[in-house]
Amino acid sequence: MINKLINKIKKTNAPIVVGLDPMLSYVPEHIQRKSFQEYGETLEGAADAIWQFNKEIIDKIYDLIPAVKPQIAMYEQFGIEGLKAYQKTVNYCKEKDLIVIGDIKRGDIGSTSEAYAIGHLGKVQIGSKKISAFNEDFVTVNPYLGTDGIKPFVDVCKEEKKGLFILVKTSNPSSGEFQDRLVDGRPLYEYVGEKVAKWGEGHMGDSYSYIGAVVGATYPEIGKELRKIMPKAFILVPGYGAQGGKGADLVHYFDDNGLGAIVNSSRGIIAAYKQETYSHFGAENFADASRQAVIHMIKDISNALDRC
Ligand SMILES: O=c1ccn([C@@H]2O[C@H](COP(=O)(O)O)[C@@H](O)[C@H]2O)c(=O)[nH]1
Repeated sequence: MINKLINKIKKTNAPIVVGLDPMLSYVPEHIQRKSFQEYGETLEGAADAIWQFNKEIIDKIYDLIPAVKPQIAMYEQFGIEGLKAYQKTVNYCKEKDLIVIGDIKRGDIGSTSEAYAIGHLGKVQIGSKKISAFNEDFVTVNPYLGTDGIKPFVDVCKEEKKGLFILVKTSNPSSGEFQDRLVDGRPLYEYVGEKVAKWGEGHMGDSYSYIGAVVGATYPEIGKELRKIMPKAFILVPGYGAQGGKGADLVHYFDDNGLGAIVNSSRGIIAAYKQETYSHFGAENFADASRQAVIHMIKDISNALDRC
């Protein structure tokens, strides 16, 4: 899957991933109204509204991008109905030949991690059959529990030819509380980066490992260091746009060929119609605003990469 991701990035010339993080407040009135007419102001109604919203955006942007990153929390808030919308979104994106990165941030003791890995990336044994459940291509994983929490994910990825992005340095303001703590004089994120590089050895695609890392766009100096520590780890870079990251900050996350990283924007794309720059599209044409925001993001990142 890492080779497919890289090939799709080359084909689209867009090292970007669109985050499908649909809060109900981003869904235009006309869509909410229709879903509520059919299902009422219920969890089912909300789940239908976010699914219709996602579908319209995907239809407008799938030809421009290699990948999407649905954030499972945005769906889980609507319970089972939300998870059904998550599943529909994953399936629909795969029909459109998009790579799906499930932002699930799981990780637990070994036996529990194994169940997460099977449910999201692998196949669950039911009697004589093996059946895929969520079936994303990559997932995000939290390394806090150490090697035995990660290994089941790596094993399933090897079997299914899928991949991981392991949290190394997150984009949020408090990420330094633990991640930057000095251990024997070096920040903790460096140790995690070294571990990710180690976990990825022996799990290589053609040029990058399918065991990748998450490094936030909001700490570009740290991104530069981590690129050196994990030369073969593909980096998922959240924090662009709504959290302040810009193309110019991100050049050191990439290799000399402009590969090695994929930058995420969620609110900046899916809620673009609410921003002043794109407000002329109006709520009816929200998906056209998203398309325009994708085009701007691709230009911003490729201009930055061309300049270096
Ligand atoms: O360090 C991290 C890890 C994950 N995320 C997730 O990415 C998106 C960002 O959304 P924006 O709207 O583009 O800010 C969201 O799903 C986060 O949970 C992150 O931001 N930082």
